[in-house]
Amino acid sequence: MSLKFPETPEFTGLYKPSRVETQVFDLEIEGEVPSQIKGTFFQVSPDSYYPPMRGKDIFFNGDGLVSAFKFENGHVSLNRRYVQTDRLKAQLKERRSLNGVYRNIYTNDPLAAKNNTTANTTVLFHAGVLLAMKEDALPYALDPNTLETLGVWDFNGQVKSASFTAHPKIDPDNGDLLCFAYEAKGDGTSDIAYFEIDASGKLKKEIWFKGPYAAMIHDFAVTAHHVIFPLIPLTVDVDRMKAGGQHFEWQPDLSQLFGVLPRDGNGEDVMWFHGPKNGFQGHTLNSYEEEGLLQVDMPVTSGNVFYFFPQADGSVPLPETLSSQLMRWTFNLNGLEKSEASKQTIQPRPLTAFPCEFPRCDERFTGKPYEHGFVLAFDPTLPFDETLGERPFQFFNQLAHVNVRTGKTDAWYPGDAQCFQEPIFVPRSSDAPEGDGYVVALLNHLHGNDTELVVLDSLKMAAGPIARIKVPFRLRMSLHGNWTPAEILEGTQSGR
Ligand SMILES: C=Cc1ccc(O)c(OC)c1
Ligand SMILES: [Fe+2]
Repeated sequence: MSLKFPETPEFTGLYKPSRVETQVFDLEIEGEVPSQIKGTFFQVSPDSYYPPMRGKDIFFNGDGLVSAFKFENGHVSLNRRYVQTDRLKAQLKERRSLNGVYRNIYTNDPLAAKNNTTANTTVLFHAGVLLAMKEDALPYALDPNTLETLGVWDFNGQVKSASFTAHPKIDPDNGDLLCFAYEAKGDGTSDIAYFEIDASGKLKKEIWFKGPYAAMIHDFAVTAHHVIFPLIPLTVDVDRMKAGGQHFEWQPDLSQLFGVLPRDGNGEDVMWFHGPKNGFQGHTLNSYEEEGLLQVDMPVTSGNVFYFFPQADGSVPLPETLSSQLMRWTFNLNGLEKSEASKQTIQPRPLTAFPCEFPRCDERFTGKPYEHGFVLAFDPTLPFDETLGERPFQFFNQLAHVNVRTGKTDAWYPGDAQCFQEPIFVPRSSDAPEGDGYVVALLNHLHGNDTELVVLDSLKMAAGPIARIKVPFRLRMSLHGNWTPAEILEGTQSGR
């Protein structure tokens, strides 16, 4: 029996599984890491342990492999471990992949675990545990110091949804976890649940309501008094899944939809707003409300970004036909009757002119008026080493600071055979002005078998890194991660 990954774009180059669990105390560093940076950058990559059962698979179906980069007195150490999900444990026992089509349990091997999640989309420390999350199930909890998997996390029995977002936000005023679930009563259900869980782990708020249909709600947005749920036109059909098909299908004739829920309201108070059809709402940069206007900033693309979830006729747009920009959606609640909300089509307004994704704000300003954003950007006019062939999915050749108020952008381009993974922002100090600090991101070298974690001064992006932390092997492309300051982690016991 061979154990060989396919030679497809999903498993080669930037997407070649790493499968490396390791500890490296004191990584090599070129330049200097400021000693003010104290804490841990946790991130997770979908990283298939075994070659796919069906001979092919999509990136989003990989097993969650967590990295923890611990910054201490100018030193950086790495710890890396797989989330020991039920799904991975069943595979390790059989020494092969047991899971079929992404989020389609009907295509799994009978020996596959009941819990289908890979916990592969983000990791975030909250209330004593590191949560490893994927939007198809409850999180797994990990010990933040060792990355040991503690088990499925239902918040001590308080959260009863079948699923849980991979994009919770932390309320900067009180440390509450603001979070939600879609397909919240299981595959194909249109149920949505919103939760607020306080800094000690106690559930404070729970609001359930139904969407008009089951569709992907990947990220969401929060303001002082509202939460906004973007329904991406990727719908779910359990009959299609039973026939071996995809969980999601692109619907070019559905509007981009937004459910707006008052945080002190209930399920009946949700208002639905429509945006243009055949558009793809990306990740939230930030959002806030002022004088009855909700402002929600995110990259928006003119069609289906996910080539692996085609529309009913099997078609997907060519990447070069899609245009994408950082946009602002404005929802005007002044004098608005609930029934009036869906009568107009909201047009988003561009904030910058270039394609970008993986936006991050200074999270001390989550849900508040703000102006600084940090994004991965793609400039197709910059040199690209054509010997590498096609640019991989999610190829971004710039790391940029954008001011959403002025539109001013300051970017660094690392070279013609390099691309970034999602950045994080670390404030220079707890009382530094908004956006003043460091931007930290993984930089893949498409030729080499190494990766760098680069540290830039957020106010001097074009000057390039002040430090390059060397990871002596290749990290697969990832989705998300988060920064946890040392003082928050210190003295942490596991939450169980
Ligand atoms: C947009 C990213 C996204 C959406 C759904 C997923 O299951 C996922 O897995 C890594 C990623
Ligand atoms: Fe995401």
